[in-house]
Amino acid sequence: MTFVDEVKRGRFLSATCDLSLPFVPADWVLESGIHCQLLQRGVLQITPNEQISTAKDIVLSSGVHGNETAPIELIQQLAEGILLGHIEPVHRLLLIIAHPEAINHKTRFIEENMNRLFKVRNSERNIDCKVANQLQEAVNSFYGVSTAVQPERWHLDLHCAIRPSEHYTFAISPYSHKHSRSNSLFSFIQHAKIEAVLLANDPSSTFSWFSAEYHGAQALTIELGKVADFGNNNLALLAHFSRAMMKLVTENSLPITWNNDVEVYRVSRTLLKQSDDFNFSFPDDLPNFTFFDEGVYLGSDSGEAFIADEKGEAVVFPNANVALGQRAALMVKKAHIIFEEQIRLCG
Ligand SMILES: O=C(O)CCC(=O)N[C@@H](CCC(=O)O)C(=O)O
Ligand SMILES: [Zn+2]
Repeated sequence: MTFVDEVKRGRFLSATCDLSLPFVPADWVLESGIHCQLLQRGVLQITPNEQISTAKDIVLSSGVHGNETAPIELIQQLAEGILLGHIEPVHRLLLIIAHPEAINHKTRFIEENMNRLFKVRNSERNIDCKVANQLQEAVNSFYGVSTAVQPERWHLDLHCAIRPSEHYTFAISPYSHKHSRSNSLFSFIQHAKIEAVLLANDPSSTFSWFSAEYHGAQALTIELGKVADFGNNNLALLAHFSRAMMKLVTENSLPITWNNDVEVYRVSRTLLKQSDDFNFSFPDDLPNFTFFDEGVYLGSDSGEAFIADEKGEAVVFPNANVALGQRAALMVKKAHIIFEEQIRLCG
């Protein structure tokens, strides 16, 4: 069995992760006229045979962190449905299972957190850097294609959180100099019943930030529940998201709505790990979005104490074990948005 034969049978995930199968680029056309292109190991481009006037170019990525398996299962399900002719997308798609080596090792990354490797092209010092570079190239050429109608660019990068969370699903909207917070993107968050959205206040080096900043994509990192091994995910808890993703790819457009069901947060500050003394005052399994009243001691680094600031703040992604210089936590506050030309933060 060759790589492409496996994929044609719908087995995108198993082909991607079977490193004994040599990867050879391939392309073929389904009965419906949909064009499938295997561009890299784990990178499958889908092109409908006609371009609609509301066309989008949509990147749907999973497996940037190898142990976050629920999103990988969702991308496999979607790819299988398309490859076997059960699902007919009306938009161009780039489906990604990003890091097969990390998936096979059941780890977040091999040597370096790949989701911090999208600011620039990396020196190829390890496998994480090599894969990040290949993904950058894949996304650059996917968005780079010029067509009669210039499609709206989207990127949903799917993850799972390491620890429990007050919000089972939540999205992070990267901070970008481009207009990457459209009403339609935020309407999607609501359609998918994602419980919360967090507006970043600084450029980062994540995959979703890359697409927003360099390609003006409507981009989100989306946290879908908690990390678990393959077979131990309860995908029923992600049914709303999965249905909304299906509609996103198969329908011309989704209605624009915002009724404040989604909790909005803004990042008030980022705690960076400056030294090996970095520590938190709370246990590792503290749920994301735990709120601290003003004045509560949160931890310290090199003698500098972290204290919850005015009116209190909540903590997201606390992790004292990150590399020096990296984000050890986001501190967030509740906020409100209104829909204008794109969404606007108003408090
Ligand atoms: O649960 C955690 O601590 C991390 C989960 C995760 O991988 N989150 C992403 C968020 C990326 C972003 O800020 O857009 C990450 O840390 O890479
Ligand atoms: Zn992740």
